[in-house]
Amino acid sequence: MTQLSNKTKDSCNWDSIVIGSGLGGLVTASQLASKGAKVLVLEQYKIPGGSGGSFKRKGFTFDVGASMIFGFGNKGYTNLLTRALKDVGQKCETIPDPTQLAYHLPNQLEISVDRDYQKFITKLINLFPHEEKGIKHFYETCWDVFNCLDSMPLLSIEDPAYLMKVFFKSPLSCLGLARWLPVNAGDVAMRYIKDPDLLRFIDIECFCWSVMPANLTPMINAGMVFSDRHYGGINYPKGGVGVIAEKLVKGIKNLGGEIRYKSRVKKIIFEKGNAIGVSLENDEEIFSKTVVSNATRWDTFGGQGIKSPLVATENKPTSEKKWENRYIPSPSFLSLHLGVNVDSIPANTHCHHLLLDKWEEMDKEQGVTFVSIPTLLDPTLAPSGSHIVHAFTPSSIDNWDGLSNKEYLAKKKEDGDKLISKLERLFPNLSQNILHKEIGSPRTHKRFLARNKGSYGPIPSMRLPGLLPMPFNTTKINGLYCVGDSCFPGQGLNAVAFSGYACAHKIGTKLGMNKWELPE
Ligand SMILES: NC(=O)c1ccc[n+]([C@@H]2O[C@H](COP(=O)([O-])OP(=O)(O)OC[C@H]3O[C@@H](n4cnc5c(N)ncnc54)[C@H](O)[C@@H]3O)[C@@H](O)[C@H]2O)c1
Ligand SMILES: CC(C)=CCC/C(C)=C/C=C/C(C)=C/C=C/C(C)=C/C=C/C=C(C)/C=C/C=C(C)/C=C/C=C(\C)CCC=C(C)C
Repeated sequence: MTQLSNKTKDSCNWDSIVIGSGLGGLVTASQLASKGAKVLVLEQYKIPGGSGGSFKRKGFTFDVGASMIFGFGNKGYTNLLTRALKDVGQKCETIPDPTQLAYHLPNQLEISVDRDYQKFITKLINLFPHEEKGIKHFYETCWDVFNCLDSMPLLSIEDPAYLMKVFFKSPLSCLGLARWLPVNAGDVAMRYIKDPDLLRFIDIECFCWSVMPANLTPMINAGMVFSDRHYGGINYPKGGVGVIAEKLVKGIKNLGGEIRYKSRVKKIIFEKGNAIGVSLENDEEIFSKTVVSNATRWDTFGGQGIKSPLVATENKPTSEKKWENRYIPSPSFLSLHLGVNVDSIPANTHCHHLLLDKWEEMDKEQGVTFVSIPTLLDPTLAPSGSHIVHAFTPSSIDNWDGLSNKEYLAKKKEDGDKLISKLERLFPNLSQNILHKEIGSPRTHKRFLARNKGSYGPIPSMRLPGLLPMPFNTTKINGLYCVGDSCFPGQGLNAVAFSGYACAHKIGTKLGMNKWELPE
């Protein structure tokens, strides 16, 4: 363990400081607290959850970003949100969504993804009968990957002792996963499917959560998403997505941990090359045995235009350069939070929708429209007689930076109106039924989520071998760990929850706090 000077040791009250209360940070902190560690979470904003938070306005509870929640099942090992809450004595009441998503695609291609796997596969085969074999092969391969993941306790694959134990427990699953680590979903799709329209459908199936086409989307993640939606299912937490973060905070506090809001970390403090604490914007210094950054890797180490990263340039490990060359920030989002009259949304509507007018617009500025209407599942989120419509579309901050205030407000209005008129394809007369409207631009996301360029997360800058190049939680700096979507296995609440489990496990090993047995 790091040899700290006496002065530092005296003021070192914490086993771990976690910078940021996104789901990645909170799962790390709650897992550490459950191991008996003393944890402090420092959050720059006034509520927990980051992209997975909720905010209240005029009687509406709006989700900040995340709205389609995986990992809330009640069986197997991949239900990491259920497990993380349970480990700190908490539980979320959830509402099962009968449909993951309704696609409204070019050439009148309309299909919804049912919770029931056979129902969905039959519908897809009816649309592409000549590809029956290919469809079955592709989605069954996803199940193979998922079954490997779901059959083993998920902790840090950086830890040789864990790998050895899990290998003895589930050797075939480990070998199965090792095989899929360097593979992308597109490679598998192309092996089995020839119809270009069906391959485009597989692309949008991937794009809607990875913001990349299938040939850049890791197969392990595709296996996870395309199977868990039918296995654990998509389940909405009653009271809003932010309830997950609130409950994790409650669990952390019950176990003696602390969270401080409006506490922006300015710098990580170093002594003899080791991370030993943090300094806040008000220059307060807090010391700890370990430091975890839930900020993006660019905000942590610099690069992609970040001028003042948490790690000063002279302490930046050269290995981080590799990451910067391989991954770039995906675009941010233009998001619309609407309160609307209940009559403007038919009662039998699905909760989540994806609209795309032309295939070539899939990865273009404001090309795909995502829609979530959580009040169809949980009416308590809005005053009676109204619904929430949360719509978002990818947008790059480059189109928003450098505008004068007047130009910025005008663009927000113009692009917001365009998005509303796209929604009118599903809900005619929506614009006449709006009771409340908030528009978030990439600048809003950058500011409130403290994410570089307001990015949704890192995407490969080139074709990479699946998940293999994604960094784990340890960094080349002794005492400093990273967690969240710039770590293995990437974006998604369930993915960052895995990253949190793995991070806490690595720190637990360092601090001698891990149990020898694998979790049940
Ligand atoms: N399922 C969905 O529909 C959906 C939609 C949008 C986003 N998401 C997912 O949410 C995930 C995000 O999770 P995450 O945990 O990686 O990150 P996050 O961005 O949600 O959380 C990071 C937190 O750190 C805080 N922070 C950053 N810098 C700080 C600093 N210097 N000092 C103090 N606090 C600081 C931020 O305020 C934020 O609360 C993404 O992977 C994304 O895919 C899911
Ligand atoms: C020993 C040997 C031999 C070897 C080794 C191997 C191994 C063991 C390996 C392992 C591996 C692992 C563990 C892995 C893991 C993984 C994981 C966990 C993953 C996860 C994932 C998840 C995901 C991806 C998710 C995602 C999700 C998302 C992102 C979502 C999103 C959504 C959205 C955005 C929505 C939109 C839409 C609408 C609204 C419409």
